[in-house]
Amino acid sequence: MRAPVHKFFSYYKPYLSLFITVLACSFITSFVTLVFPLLVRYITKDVLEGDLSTALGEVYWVGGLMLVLVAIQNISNYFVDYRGHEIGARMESDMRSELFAHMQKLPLSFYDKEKTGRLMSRITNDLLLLSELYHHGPEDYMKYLVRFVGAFTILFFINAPLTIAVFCFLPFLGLLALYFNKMLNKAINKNKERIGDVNAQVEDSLSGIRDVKSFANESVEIGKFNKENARFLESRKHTYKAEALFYNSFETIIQLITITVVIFGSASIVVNTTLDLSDLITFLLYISFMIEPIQRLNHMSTQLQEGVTGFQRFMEIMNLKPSIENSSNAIILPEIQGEIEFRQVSFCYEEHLDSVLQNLSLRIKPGEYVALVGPSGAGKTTLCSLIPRFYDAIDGEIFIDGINVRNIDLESLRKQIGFVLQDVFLFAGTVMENIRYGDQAASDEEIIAAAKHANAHDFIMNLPNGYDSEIGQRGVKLSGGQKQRLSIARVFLKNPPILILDEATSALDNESEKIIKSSLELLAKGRTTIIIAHRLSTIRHAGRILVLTEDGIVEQGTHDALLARDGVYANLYAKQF
Ligand SMILES: Nc1ncnc2c1ncn2[C@@H]1O[C@H](COP(=O)(O)OP(=O)(O)OP(=O)(O)O)[C@@H](O)[C@H]1O
Repeated sequence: MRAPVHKFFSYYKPYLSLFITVLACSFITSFVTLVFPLLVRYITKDVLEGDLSTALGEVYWVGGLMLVLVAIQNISNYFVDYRGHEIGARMESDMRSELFAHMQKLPLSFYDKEKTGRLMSRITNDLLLLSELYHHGPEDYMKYLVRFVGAFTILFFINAPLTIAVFCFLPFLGLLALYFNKMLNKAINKNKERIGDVNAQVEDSLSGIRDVKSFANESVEIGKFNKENARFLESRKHTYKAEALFYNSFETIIQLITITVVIFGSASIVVNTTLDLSDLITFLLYISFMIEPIQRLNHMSTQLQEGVTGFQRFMEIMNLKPSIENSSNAIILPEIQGEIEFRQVSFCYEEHLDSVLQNLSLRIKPGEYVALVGPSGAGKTTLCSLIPRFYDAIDGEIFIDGINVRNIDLESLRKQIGFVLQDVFLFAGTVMENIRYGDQAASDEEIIAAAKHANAHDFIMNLPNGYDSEIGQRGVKLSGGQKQRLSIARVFLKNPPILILDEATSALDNESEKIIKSSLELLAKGRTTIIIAHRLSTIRHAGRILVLTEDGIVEQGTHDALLARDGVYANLYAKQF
């Protein structure tokens, strides 16, 4: 428990002096507020009931003092409102950056399980609520503590029995708060989960909007969204019900307190004159100072609950250790030859799932062009994902140039490997920015050279703004072939010694395929290349073809040798032609 508490408060550290100033201002504001009813009492009791010949002068004097106090109070309050919020916003921004950076380090297996929309909810909504707690929390506690203690002390001196009678109501309020606390906490947590689900649904639906439209499934998506939206509404209704019950029970007790003061106060004026009228007025004025903190307890406890659950959700992610990390003595790879070796490698995505690869051994020589074929789901993509450590093997070892990939610095390892996939992902931005993704340090000239190698330069020059053309979200403004050529240009720029081509041309028409094939051939030159292919016609020329089935690599050899063998490959080939 200590560690999270320490972590919670650690975000104040960079802003400590500003934070203390804000707290001091909050103290001044509350203190000044407490003084006002005393000044009113002084005028009504001591000045107006005393020597009236000097009264006017004293009233002016007290009036002047009030003006000065008003100025002090509002300047302090301005500082609290402005700089207090700023502290909260800065802390929120620090935490958001930390969370995003941490998420970048989490392995793909984490993203396989999590919904993007839910994660977005954690980065935005949860932290927003947390920032409210960070700045309003201490400010409010300071403000209400000063008012409560101050009001109690002053009232005690005015009339002790009446003050104690009022005080007797407070345990009931405390018990009520405890009772509702758990209920509210649960309801708030549920709200967060449900808004996360709504976000996830929106993310899913909007990112697949083309498919939604092509299947004319708008009404299906609306139905799915409405279902999540209704679930969110239900959980909010539940929260409001709990809050309304909480608030109104409080309100009833508070009204009972006021009635007690009016009745017992008036009675003591009539019966034993221990109280006079100005005392009763002062009492009623201060009662609100004592009641207000209790009234706000509801709001403050909600704020606390929301902030704490926001922090717990933040820590849930922050506590996830990136399972794929650099080892303590990770090696930065020098220039490599590109040899790849799998030794007795086994892998499954999750413990309860079947193994995808079992005891697989394989050696690919530097510069070799190897094709990986086999039935769908055999594990071709999985095998390639293990080389850059997108996932770690459960058993066995993988080597690059004789060095175990687990001992290689991750960034240095991934720099050695270029991927060209069928499903190209481009970022919103310009053509230039997207190609530069391959090498952030590349000059414009190098980017243009890479585009030329990828047969992309001509179509880029025909775009309205050439290399500065915006390509839209995920590159929607480009054709499939154009996107593919940009992704190849990116890899040319990266210039890795190992290349993995996963179904890179299977979604293209003949014309685009021809262009892209020629640039891929150029790209593969001098690099160790693994090409995953379904269409066997595209890999006939491969130096070696590996046939992967659920039993592992069952055949390997050249196209002609495998046909002559009349086994799995020959069978697959016969089916396609
Ligand atoms: N992220 C994942 N989480 C869980 N299981 C997965 C994941 N990715 C793939 N699988 C499963 O692992 C097995 C191998 O998948 P993989 O994508 O490697 O096969 P493949 O041979 O490349 O198939 P295809 O030729 O259809 O692309 C499949 O049964 C698949 O369902």
